[in-house]
Amino acid sequence: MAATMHAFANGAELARNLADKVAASLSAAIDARGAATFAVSGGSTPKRFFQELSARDLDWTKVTITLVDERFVPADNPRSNHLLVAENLLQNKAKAANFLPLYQAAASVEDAAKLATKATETIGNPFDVAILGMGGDGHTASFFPDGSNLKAALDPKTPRGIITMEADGAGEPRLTFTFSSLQDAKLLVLHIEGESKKDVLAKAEGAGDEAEMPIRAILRRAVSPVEIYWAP
Ligand SMILES: O=C1O[C@H](COP(=O)(O)O)[C@@H](O)[C@H](O)[C@H]1O
Repeated sequence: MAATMHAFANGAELARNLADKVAASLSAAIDARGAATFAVSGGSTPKRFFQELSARDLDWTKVTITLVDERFVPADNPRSNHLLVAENLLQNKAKAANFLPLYQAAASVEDAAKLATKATETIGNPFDVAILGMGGDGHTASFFPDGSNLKAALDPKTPRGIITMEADGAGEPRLTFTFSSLQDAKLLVLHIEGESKKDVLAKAEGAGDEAEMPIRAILRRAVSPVEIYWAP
């Protein structure tokens, strides 16, 4: 499915426009079904967008938020994506939203993946909104080049749910929704900022293996159109 580029003058303008778009999609889902589901990414990019969205006026009590991916660390760890969401999105009006974490205090990351799959099985069939990020190595979610479970994570036949991932570039073991869970979100956004990420995107849009730049799986095979939000 084709991707559409939405380019903005700066990060603040991007955050406002993306918050408008996401708030409208969540509100439309609430009007249609009485509930909305929303998967967000971590990392450094989404902070300003989260802060902007948290002040938007919608019935947050009807919104369930989860993470596209998470590090296998508890929520008080500075590298936790949950912590980023708690401090920046689950604030203001969005405090009323329901949050489903991926991290589970299990003996192993594999056990945590099973528990997280169970905990999220009623949402995301498909997600109303999924916001993806992209690392400088072309990873998205926790689909890392050379990731231990990359083949399974990107296989469209792997069911919806959470899978584990370990990779040199990942730091801790990871928990990530599979490709099949994310690629059909009703609003599927790739949020990137900076000239270097634009260069990475241009490379990913060229020829080459998905395994080298896993964002290619989304750009090439997602059934939903990919809305790219970019600012310098
Ligand atoms: O590891 C991660 O990185 C990506 C990109 O993060 P950024 O800091 O370059 O914006 C992010 O999308 C993902 O959720 C996160 O776990």
